[in-house]
Formats: sequence, C-alpha cells, structure tokens
Amino acid sequence: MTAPGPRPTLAVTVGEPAGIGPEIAIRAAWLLREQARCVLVGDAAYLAMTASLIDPAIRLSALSTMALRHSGLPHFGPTTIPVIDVPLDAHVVPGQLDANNGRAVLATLDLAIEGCQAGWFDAIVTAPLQKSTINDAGIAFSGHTEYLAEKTGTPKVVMMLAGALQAQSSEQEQPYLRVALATTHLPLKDVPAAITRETLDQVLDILHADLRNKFGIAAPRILVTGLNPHAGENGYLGREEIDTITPALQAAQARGIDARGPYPADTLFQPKYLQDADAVLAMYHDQGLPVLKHATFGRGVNITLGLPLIRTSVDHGTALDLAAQGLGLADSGSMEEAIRVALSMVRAQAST
Ligand SMILES: NC(=O)c1ccc[n+]([C@@H]2O[C@H](COP(=O)([O-])OP(=O)(O)OC[C@H]3O[C@@H](n4cnc5c(N)ncnc54)[C@H](O)[C@@H]3O)[C@@H](O)[C@H]2O)c1
Ligand SMILES: N[C@H](C(=O)O)[C@H](O)COP(=O)(O)O
Repeated sequence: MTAPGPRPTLAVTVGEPAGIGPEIAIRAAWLLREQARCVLVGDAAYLAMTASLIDPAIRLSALSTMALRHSGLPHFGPTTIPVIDVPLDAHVVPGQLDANNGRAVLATLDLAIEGCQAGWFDAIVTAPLQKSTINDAGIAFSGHTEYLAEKTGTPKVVMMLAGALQAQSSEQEQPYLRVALATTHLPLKDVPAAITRETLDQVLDILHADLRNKFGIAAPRILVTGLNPHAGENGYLGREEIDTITPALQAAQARGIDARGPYPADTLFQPKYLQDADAVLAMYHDQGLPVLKHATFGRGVNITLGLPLIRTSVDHGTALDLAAQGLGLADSGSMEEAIRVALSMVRAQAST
C-alpha cells in the first residue's frame, strides 16, 4: 500500500439528492479542504447549483467518469472541489423522493468503490441515502453496509458507530464511545436466529482486527451485551447468552481477544464500565444505536469494519423535513467528523 499524501483523497458520495446530503457534503468538503482532498460524487449540475446557493465563493469543478477512467484523478489543490459527474435521471424537488433517481444514487457508490480499487481514492465517505427509494427503484437494498460488502465480495462486515462524549470534568480526557453491532439492518423478528456462534466469531475477529489496524488501538478491550433483558437472567429470560454468546466470548478470549460479557445492555452504558472499554458490541441495531445517538447525535460517525477499503458515514439520515424547507437548516457536523475519522483511519492503516 502506498502512503497517503499530506491530504488524503476521499470520495464523498452525496446520497439522496432530495435530502440534506448534497448540502452537508459540499459544506464539509469545503470547510475541510485544507486537510482532505474531497472528491464529490454526484450530479455535477445539481451540486453546482446547490453550492452557489450555499456560498458563491465555493469552487466546484466537474469531471466526467470517462475522463477519470482514461487519465485518473487530475492534481487539484485546496482552492477547488472536484465533482465526478454521475447524472440524475429526474429533476430534484428537495424533500420529495423520486424512485427514478434510485439507480443514479447507487451509481455514485459503484464509482466510489471503483475509485478505491483503482487507487484514485484513499477512502469513501458517504452522505445519507434513502433506503426505501432504492427499493422503490426495483433494487433490493438494506443499506450502504450490506451493499459495500456485496460489491467488494466481503462475506462479513460489521457496522460500528462512534462519537465523542461529554467529559465529566475539565481535567478528564474527552471520552469516546464506539458501539459495534453483531447484526446490521434486520427486522427485529430475525435477530435471534442471526446471533449464531459463527456470526459472533466473525464479528469479534473483525472488530478486534480493525480496532487494531484502522484505529491504532494495540490491545482493544471489548464489552459485549446480552441479547435478552438482564442478559437472559440465568436462562429464565432467554438462553442465547448461555448457549451462544458466552461460548463465543470464551473462544474469542482463547484467540487472544479481550472481549468480556455478556452484560445486561440496559446498565452497561455507564461511565464506570465504559472507561475501561474501547468498544461495546451490541447484538442489534436498536439495542446499541439509540444510546450512541442520544449521547453524540450530530457529531457521531458510522464506520463499516471488515471491508477491504475504508468507509465512514454520518450518524443521521436524509432529513427530508429539513431539505424541504431550504438550505441552511442541516447541521454538517457529523459529515465533517466522518471526513476527519476517515483521514485518521487512512493514516492509522498506512502506519500498520
Ligand atoms: N448513512 C446513511 O445513509 C443513513 C443513516 C441513517 C438513516 N438513513 C436513512 O435516512 C432516511 C430517513 O431516516 P430517519 O427519518 O429515520 O432519520 P433522519 O436522521 O433523516 O431524521 C431524524 C430527525 O433528525 C433530524 N436530523 C437528521 N439529520 C440532521 C442534521 N444533519 N441536522 C439537523 N437535524 C437533523 C431530522 O430533521 C429529523 O427530525 C431513511 O431512509 C434511513 O434509512 C441513512
Ligand atoms: N444504521 C445506520 C444508522 O442508523 O445510522 C444507517 O441506517 C446507515 O446504514 P448504512 O451505512 O448501512 O447505509
């Protein structure tokens, strides 16, 4: 792997065009242009129009995919943000979804993956897309996480969200919470069957390896929740802890992974436990993410672990309600943080 330059190059897909994605992607890329070479991936005409309304000083320059594939990414400095043009199929009305644009949104992801594999980009940062619109376009889709796994031929990936917590005192170093999930976008009724030994073995291996290789944590400490209330109450409230999670933790410990639990999820997320942990592994989406988002919404970051590329994203969705009301209402803090985390992951990976 080649070392990243002083400004790593990030593909920033702009997500659902009728949502806040284009606005926050432009704002964050422009704000952080001295630190990151962000390349926006989306409809160049729509992004140029949006940028001119945000701030006429913002400079975008369009690049065709044909030129990119022919000559690679041209050199560019911090005075302009390149846009790889992936044209939309339908006119955009902010706040109103149009399934006719679903395929173009997916095409931005395909281009970003291609660019990582071709070495044009060091990482991908994704603005939020609307999962339902892709499905309405006739393509089964449950999230970036699963799509990136499929498109890169990765059998197993792990969703992890992370964000800075409020320090308890002015002397305390700012604590950081990372919450990884054993399952991703699954209907709740399908979760228990998905908590298998094989899944937990793979998830713990990926989480441990990526905390080391992409976050530079030499000996990651992982706390693991149970699945059931009170971690199953000794089997009286469910047996997954006894039959599956505890044996998986014992096996992980035998592989040298510092993973402890299963702990009741309702009481695990308190400072006296978290201060001794680098990550919490929760069993499913709405067991772990509400805690993280309550504590860090607006500055949290979503990271896909286990991929052969680096991918970060925001902690929020398309916020159609805000997009419908015009520009200037959306907070770009999570998008900025997603770019910063991608930069630090690129550097951590290059130094391992
Ligand atoms: N990374 C992603 O692509 C991603 C992440 C989460 C959700 N989604 C998708 O987004 C769509 C909408 O999801 P939702 O309605 O559950 O959540 P949402 O995050 O879009 O909205 C929830 C609430 O938070 C507010 N909000 C969200 N982002 C904000 C921001 N940057 N600044 C200020 N306020 C903000 C919204 O106005 C709304 O009130 C769904 O299709 C969901 O799957 C995508
Ligand atoms: N689960 C994510 C969240 O709640 O923030 C979100 O749906 C995005 O998932 P993908 O990155 O897989 O699109």
